[in-house]
Amino acid sequence: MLTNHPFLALPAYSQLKAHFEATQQQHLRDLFAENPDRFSQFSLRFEDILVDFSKNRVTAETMTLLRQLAEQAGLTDAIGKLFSGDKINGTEGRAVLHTALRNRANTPILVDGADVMPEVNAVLDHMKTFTEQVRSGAWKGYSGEAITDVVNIGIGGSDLGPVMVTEALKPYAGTLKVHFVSNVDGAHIYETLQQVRPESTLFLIASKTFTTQETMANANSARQWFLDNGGTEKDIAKHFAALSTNQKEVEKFGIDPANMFGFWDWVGGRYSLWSAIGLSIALYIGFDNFEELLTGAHVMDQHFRTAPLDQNIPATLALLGIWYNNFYGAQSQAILPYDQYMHRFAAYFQQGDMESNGKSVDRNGNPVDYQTGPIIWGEPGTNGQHAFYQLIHQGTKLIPCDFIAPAISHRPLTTPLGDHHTLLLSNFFAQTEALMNGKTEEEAADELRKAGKTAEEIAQIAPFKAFSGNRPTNSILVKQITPRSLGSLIAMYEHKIFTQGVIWTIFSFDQWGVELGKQLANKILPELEGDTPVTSHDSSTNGLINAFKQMREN
Ligand SMILES: O=P(O)(O)OC[C@H]1O[C@](O)(CO)[C@@H](O)[C@@H]1O
Repeated sequence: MLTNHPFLALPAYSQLKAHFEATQQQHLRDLFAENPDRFSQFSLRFEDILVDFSKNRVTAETMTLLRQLAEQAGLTDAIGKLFSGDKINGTEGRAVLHTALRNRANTPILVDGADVMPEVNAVLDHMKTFTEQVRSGAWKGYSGEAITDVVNIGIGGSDLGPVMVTEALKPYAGTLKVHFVSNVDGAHIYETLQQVRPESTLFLIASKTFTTQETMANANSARQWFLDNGGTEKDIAKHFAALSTNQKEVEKFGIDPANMFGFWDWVGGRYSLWSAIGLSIALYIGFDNFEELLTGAHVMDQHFRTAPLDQNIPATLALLGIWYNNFYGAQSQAILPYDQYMHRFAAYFQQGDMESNGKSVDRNGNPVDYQTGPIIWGEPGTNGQHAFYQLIHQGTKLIPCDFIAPAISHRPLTTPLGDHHTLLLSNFFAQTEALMNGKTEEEAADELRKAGKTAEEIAQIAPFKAFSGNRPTNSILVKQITPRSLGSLIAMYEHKIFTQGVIWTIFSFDQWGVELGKQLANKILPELEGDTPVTSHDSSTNGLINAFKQMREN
């Protein structure tokens, strides 16, 4: 178990509070003017990844105090416990070992005295064989045709990771097409089934528990469609595989245990793309590339585990997040990839971060009296620039942003306006500079004067054209988005989330908050049958259910 500490009582917390009061008016523009070495002092490199955090409202002293906060919160001890299989998921009594899934060093990792690595490696071997059979066409569907389409049916962690990674690594795809069905809204499975043929489709039923309502509903619809369109019960073994921890339910559903790819209760759903849940990824980009993804994550794990705090990228990002969250009162954090293929990256970490650190009870079971996990959101650049950046630049809210971009594009297209990637990157650099510097009213007035405006017009318009600046950003520049660098980036954010959870003394690896809605939906489900009015809820819920029943009937 992790040792607990009262966050607000940590000596570094009080020091940071005083430091914040003393420095909050400092402008980034001045910090850069005062220190010509700011970029080199406030940036870190790891393999092909450069993390520039110099455009943050911090000084060397801020960083020292933040690191002291991490030390006082027992981060080093917590990292040791994470990697060694200690049961740090206290409310479920489980270890948290997504790092074992990508432990390419293959060093033993013990849970309850048993090394988990042989089992991890056995599933990887099974995935490899299966992937190669399907991709080569050796695996035949019931009509003797090879598989052309893979449909992953899962939700939350059993969907978002594979969706995000297969999109991000599309340039590495082979000929297999992958589709993802998550929503219990019948439209999702319906539209997907329109695009595939039963004889050449492989369904992956991805569910850690194999009891999730949405996934089981979609899996049943897929099976029915398969049986209604030419497949028979005995053909199911060729067209359905399960990615799960629950063999009993998998067998009950009718999937051949030989087609089950297992994992373990110590793999959290939102940390499971490295497990059998990643089978759709392996099928799409090939097993060698999947292994590269694991390797990228593994090397970041090693970095997180061994780098001193002042060199440690995930810890640094976590501490900067705490600085804004707990001292500046920032409510959210934007993730802005300047890479179209990474368009689901922010959505992926919405679950990763918000399901992990969206907690308001500390590890002692007491309500917290401080802010914990931020709201994570974002869209790829440059689309976001034409949508919500206005508020980031000139709104009343402080929104720390992570800008992520590859130096080399997989699609280097040229136009008379310039090549696409250079255009994209000019925006990437311009945005963080603009957010940092802003524009003073004098500068705005000067521009208007040069544009020939009268003194009266200038006085009227200049206040609207001024930007306060001083808006913090991290710039994460990656040589190219490859399986390895993507693996490292994902692991980097995972460890950032872990670090913040440790410092806030919360349990980051359970998700009790999603249970209440599930329970209530199950209670309401039978009440939706028939036309008898419902009276068992509050007046709003009763009113809505009864209006729904009426609308449905007429
Ligand atoms: O893989 P399962 O068991 O179907 O669960 C899916 C998702 O449901 C949750 O439990 C709650 O949303 C997630 O944590 C998980 O990723």
